[in-house]
Amino acid sequence: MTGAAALRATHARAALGVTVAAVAIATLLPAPGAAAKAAVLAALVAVLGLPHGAVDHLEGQTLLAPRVGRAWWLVFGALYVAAATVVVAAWLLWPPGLLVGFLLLAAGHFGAEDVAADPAAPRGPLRVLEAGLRGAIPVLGPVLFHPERTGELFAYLLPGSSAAGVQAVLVPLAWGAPVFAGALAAFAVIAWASGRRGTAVEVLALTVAVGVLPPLLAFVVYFCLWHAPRHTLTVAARLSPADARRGLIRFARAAWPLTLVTIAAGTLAWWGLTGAVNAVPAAIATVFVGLAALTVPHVVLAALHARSHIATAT
Ligand SMILES: CC1=C(/C=C/C(C)=C/C=C/C(C)=C/C=O)C(C)(C)CCC1
Ligand SMILES: [Fe+2]
Repeated sequence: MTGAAALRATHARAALGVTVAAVAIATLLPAPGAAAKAAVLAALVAVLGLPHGAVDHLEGQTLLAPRVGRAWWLVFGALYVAAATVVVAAWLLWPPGLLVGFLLLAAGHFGAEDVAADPAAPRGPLRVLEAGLRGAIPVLGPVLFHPERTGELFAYLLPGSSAAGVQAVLVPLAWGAPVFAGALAAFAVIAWASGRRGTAVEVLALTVAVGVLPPLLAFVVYFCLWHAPRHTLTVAARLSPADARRGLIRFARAAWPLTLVTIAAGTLAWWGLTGAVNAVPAAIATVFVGLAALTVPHVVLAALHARSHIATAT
């Protein structure tokens, strides 16, 4: 039998090792081309990132089955697809609003899950502050540390905008980079001093990764190495509280069908888009607009789960 805490510790060590290796490789080798970065993004998000959301139906079953009975999956599927469709439609109608909303929601989701996986995290307002700061690393970090490259990527998600136009908005924000880096360094020092050494090292490593790596690769590092495996371990522990390894097997069995469906849908969307734009912008738009569409129902379910957890714990 394998305990959930032991698996979490193994994950943190492995993720840290790969993050440090990615930073070292990036400083030694020449930067990869745009097509290589987009291919790495699409492949790793599909294989390592998507499965953690492809088990949302388990949450849906817990919430809906007591209310609507055996047809829970029909109601769940309809609600999930409707939410995703509304996001894509709203994105087409008002792209800047949706992009900003997505970035804020993502930072909140990332931070909340990182803090939830950290038994030594504080409670109360300090917890919210810590979640905001940690969640901002993968989202605000690229904007502040690489405004030009991030502006180019955001432009792919804002139909009708130009890279120069978006960069003109982001580049003036770069004064915030040293402030943000300073806040993260201060957090790491406080975390270290209060005995949370793992958290301190993780925050420093992720800050350096976001500072050094191109935005797409930094996102892959955070999302595929830290966020998705962490969520996976949480779900695995829920599926088999006594034996986390068995929980992982159950997780894999539950995740593969919807992962494959989502990959197929994404490939179709990318193929459709390549008629209108080049393959690289089409891949980036497919990955991020697709993630945004799935993130809304995914985050709502994670929040509902956290709420029911608090309600049963108190
Ligand atoms: C678009 C874009 C970014 C933001 C991506 C986000 C915010 C993804 C969120 C995914 C989520 C929330 C998945 C759920 O589990 C970056 C990396 C800042 C820079 C490159 C372009
Ligand atoms: Fe997630």
